[in-house]
Amino acid sequence: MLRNPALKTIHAATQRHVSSQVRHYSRRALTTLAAFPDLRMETMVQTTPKHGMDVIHDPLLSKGTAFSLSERERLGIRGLVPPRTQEMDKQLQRIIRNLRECRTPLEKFVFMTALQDRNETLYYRLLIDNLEELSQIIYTPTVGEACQRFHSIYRRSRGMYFSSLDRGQMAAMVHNWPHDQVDVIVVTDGSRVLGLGDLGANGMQIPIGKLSLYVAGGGIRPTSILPVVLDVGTNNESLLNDPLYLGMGHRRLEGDEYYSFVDEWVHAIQNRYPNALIQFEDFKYPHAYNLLHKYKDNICCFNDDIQSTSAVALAGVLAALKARGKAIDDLNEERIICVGAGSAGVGVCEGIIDCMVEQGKVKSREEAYSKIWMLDQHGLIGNSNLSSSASASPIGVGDRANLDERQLCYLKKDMSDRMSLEEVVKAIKPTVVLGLSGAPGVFTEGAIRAMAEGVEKPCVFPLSNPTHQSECTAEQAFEWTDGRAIFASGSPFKDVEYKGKIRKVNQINNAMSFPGLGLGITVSRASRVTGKMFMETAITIANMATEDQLKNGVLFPGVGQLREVSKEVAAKVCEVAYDQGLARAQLRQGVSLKNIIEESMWDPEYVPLIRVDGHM
Ligand SMILES: NC(=O)C1=CN([C@@H]2O[C@H](COP(=O)(O)OP(=O)(O)OC[C@H]3O[C@@H](n4cnc5c(N)ncnc54)[C@H](O)[C@@H]3O)[C@@H](O)[C@H]2O)C=CC1
Ligand SMILES: CC(=O)C(=O)O
Ligand SMILES: [Mg+2]
Repeated sequence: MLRNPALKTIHAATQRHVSSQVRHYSRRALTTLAAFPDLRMETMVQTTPKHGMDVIHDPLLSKGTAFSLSERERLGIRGLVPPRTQEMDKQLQRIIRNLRECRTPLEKFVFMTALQDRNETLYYRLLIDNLEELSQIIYTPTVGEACQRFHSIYRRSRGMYFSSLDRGQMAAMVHNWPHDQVDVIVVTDGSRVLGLGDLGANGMQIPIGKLSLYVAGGGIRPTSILPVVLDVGTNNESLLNDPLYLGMGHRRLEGDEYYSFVDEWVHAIQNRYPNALIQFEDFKYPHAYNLLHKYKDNICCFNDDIQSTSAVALAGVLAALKARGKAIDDLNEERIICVGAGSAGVGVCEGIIDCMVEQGKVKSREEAYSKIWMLDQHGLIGNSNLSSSASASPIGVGDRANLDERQLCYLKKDMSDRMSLEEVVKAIKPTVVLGLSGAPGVFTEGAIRAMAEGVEKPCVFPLSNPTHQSECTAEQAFEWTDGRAIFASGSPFKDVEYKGKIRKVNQINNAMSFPGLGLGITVSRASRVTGKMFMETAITIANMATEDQLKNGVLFPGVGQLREVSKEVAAKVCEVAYDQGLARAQLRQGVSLKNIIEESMWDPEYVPLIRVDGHM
């Protein structure tokens, strides 16, 4: 029961406005506000049935030292925190100073995680205000190391785990999640984490990091996200042999057992959260594709590595066309090499093919395929009946029988199978080389120098993550092209000074697209995610750089401007959702889509907390 009658009045009056945890005051409630100096007419309040230590220890409610005096009174926390109320700006000063004292990126990661576990409002404020710097900690590259060390640095649980022990129980388990409204779920089975291979349940840091970007970059509410690991085992020997590993200590489920496990989870989630967007993340090939094709037409889902990578890589290629004085519908004139024939490589190339076909300058899809040369770990996907001039494969003889129809679309009948990158470069004089192999150093000096001989501004895009898995470094790319490269990498590199001039580096990472996509899906309540949404995302991002930026080698805004990018992407995704008849949210008349999107973005500010009794 509420003891204070004035609070009861506010509670009763605000009940009529319950749509989320944060409520606007009604007129009646406002008459009682004079008693609470932290409550103002224009402010919003957040209600909670919690009090005392439960508030202080709830990261979604806690303000650390920033609780006002009247709040301390209302919430029963007077005396439980240091006496001086410190506003957020002071807290940020302290946090930034302490963060900068961390010696290694991993220490910073642990520090950020601890902050997220204490006070999410402050965590997201810090992240948004320092997105470029801190995305490198909570996301790539440091999140890679955090995954590898997850079982050593583990402190406190976040997200949900569904393991092989839980078969038959998942429909019940989903109800253990404490929030009724979930907008975005990122799920991984940890089978291919960045370019680091199978990390099993340690992959949990990836959904957590991606969802932090949904909140910081896409304005999704922290209460509406759910990170998930499907722990179907691991084939990583060192984890299996590590007594401190926290995941299941058996080998991966495969075949029917695997797919029925995922199916049970999907159905369980659909049961409780039928409207949530599901992002499949870091599933190995071909599971990634098989799951996407199984679910994409039936539920609201997408595969990040295949589809949002494709959107952002296409954006990079299109923007690079503009930077070279061409139009974006000149895509069919490009000659593109893709090193890597897995989920990301095939996904990115499919996006480029779709775009060429859509632009209508190729006669057929087959003609579009002829513009892309694809290499895997054995070298070019070519004609095995033609003799190869060199021992192209970096790992020797391999089995080509495993190539599937998606990869075979790129087979070049007139070129020898397994040609090396350098051989292919010399043969076809590419304009763009994409790296999605997870194999560091495969963009060799010989290959990139040969490329630079054939084209004025070679687009060198080593997109593998984290940084040390990159196919080449930014310095190498500029050195080997005499500073002429247009460069983009998956993980961040610093700009490079070459011959006295600063050469700009770009980051092509799916992080530029998924937060905006999620925001657009959430606002429109779209029932499906479609290929058109990714294509329009690509074009939107490709058109964001100014002429001057393009001239200086900047292809589109960086992670630091992610919120701005997300607004544009979300508006486009909403438009497509309405055009395609997939949107279920009613648009407010007379308000522009951009305004609706902007208003719906969560911004981390402290709002007055009010205690109410009972369940909300
Ligand atoms: N920048 C971005 O936004 C994204 C980057 N990636 C990165 O792309 C990489 C690959 O991811 P997936 O396609 O999902 O992995 P995957 O395991 O499905 O595919 C990897 C592909 O690379 C090929 N490969 C391996 N070693 C090679 C070598 N030495 N030379 C040439 N090809 C080689 C394999 O044969 C395979 O076709 C990862 O490092 C990942 O971090 C993935 C998604 C998004
Ligand atoms: C960025 C990303 O999704 C990956 O490297 O897998
Ligand atoms: Mg990924």
